[in-house]
Amino acid sequence: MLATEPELSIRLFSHIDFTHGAVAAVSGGSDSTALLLLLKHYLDQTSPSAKLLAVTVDHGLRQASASEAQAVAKLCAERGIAHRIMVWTGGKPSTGLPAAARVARYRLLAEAARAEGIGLILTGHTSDDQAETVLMRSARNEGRESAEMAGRGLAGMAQATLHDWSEWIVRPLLGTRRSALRDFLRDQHVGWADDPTNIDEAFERPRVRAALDGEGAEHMQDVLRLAGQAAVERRELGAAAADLVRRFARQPATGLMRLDPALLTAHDDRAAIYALRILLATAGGVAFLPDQARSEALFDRLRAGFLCATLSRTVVDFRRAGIFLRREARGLPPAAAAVDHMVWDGRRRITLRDRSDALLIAPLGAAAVKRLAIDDGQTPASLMRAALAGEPTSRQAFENTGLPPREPGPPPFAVRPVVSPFSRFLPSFDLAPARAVAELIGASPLPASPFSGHSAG
Ligand SMILES: Nc1ncnc2c1ncn2[C@@H]1O[C@H](COP(=O)(O)OP(=O)(O)OP(=O)(O)O)[C@@H](O)[C@H]1O
Repeated sequence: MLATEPELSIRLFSHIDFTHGAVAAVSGGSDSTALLLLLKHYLDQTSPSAKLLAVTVDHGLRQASASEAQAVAKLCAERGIAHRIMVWTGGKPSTGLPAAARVARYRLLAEAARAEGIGLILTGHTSDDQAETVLMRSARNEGRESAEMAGRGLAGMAQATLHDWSEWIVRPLLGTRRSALRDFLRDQHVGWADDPTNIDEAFERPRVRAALDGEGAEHMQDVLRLAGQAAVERRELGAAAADLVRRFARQPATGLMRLDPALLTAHDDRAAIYALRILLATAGGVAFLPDQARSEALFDRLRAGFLCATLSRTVVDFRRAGIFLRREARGLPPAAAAVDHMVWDGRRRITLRDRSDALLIAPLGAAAVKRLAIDDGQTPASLMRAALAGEPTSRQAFENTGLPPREPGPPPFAVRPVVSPFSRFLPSFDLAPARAVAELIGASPLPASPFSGHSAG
């Protein structure tokens, strides 16, 4: 190990809780290979009984991918590290391949972690990756509203991101330069694979990487400093939005949110609009927050008085009794076979209780709720019914087939709301609003922070 290595690995890993082990995501590139060796050294020194599993995803997209995965397997065997190769099988999309590969990669990493009872995945993203990400996002955002940009996109990658509301992805090398990791590997006489797409300037990231290299270290420091400021702003905005959600939002009935009109004059318009965007995406089951400009326009119209409008698949109904949000009736999923752990309509996690049944999941529908006697004395019953009509219910796939109907008993599945904009990836910047909305709608609580004695922010 390098002379400076003990201090380095303590600096990199001592704030992370390894009680339940870790998966190291190792592509075989320099950064993740260095991550693996540094982590192994750290765990050997501090917690030798902690479980460590290296996982390589073979996307099957390049000729060399299988042999690169084998090279990682060999290194792991030499170092006494458990290793698993996960192969991305099945159809690959013809457009949006990098994004699909990324989603598949995290799904497979999570699957490998879960199989070992591990809830922590470490990746080798470096400060170079961070600067590239921030520059790519800022190029994409050029000309868009600046406060939004400074508040969110420019924050770059978070130190930790919760995947599927379940596993933490932690990036311990975000503050470390790629060149330092390569120096470390050279010193150790350990080689790595160079992915040819990393230098293929037909792609955006390699172009940005080449441009950054040309600008020198100072420019990179400036970019990282801006990202750090944006991350602080994003966390502050999220904390303020969370506070507003707790003060002004309620859930009077399943699928129906009520906002106190006092939210419109809460003296923090930025946070109120941010809270509104998160709630709209959640009510509508949409993974992305609605557009900033359209959300601001809606906020202004709400200030002007009563209205009924739709944004982000959500009906916003402002009447005397308050501002109500619910999933619009249009575009609800048609009846389809239930799959355990599926997220239905982007809003509801379905857990099957009885897997032997062939179940169909479908919206309850307006007819089924028509005669329901629901009244809380405050909320208009018509709104409660409209919201309930968009909730999932089950039918047996063999209904009308002459087979005996299911025995009466508990429902064959459990339904749990999810915080749609954060249910796939929750960056640690957004933990406060995610937690507040989870409490509001009755989503599962967040798992414990991956950082020992620190907040995950
Ligand atoms: N095929 C893969 N298998 C396992 N982990 C991967 C794979 N591809 C990427 N990762 C993880 O994601 C991180 C960032 O990915 P990215 O595509 O930026 O890196 P890379 O150039 O493929 O590899 P490296 O960062 O190791 O040089 C990697 O450091 C690694 O932890």
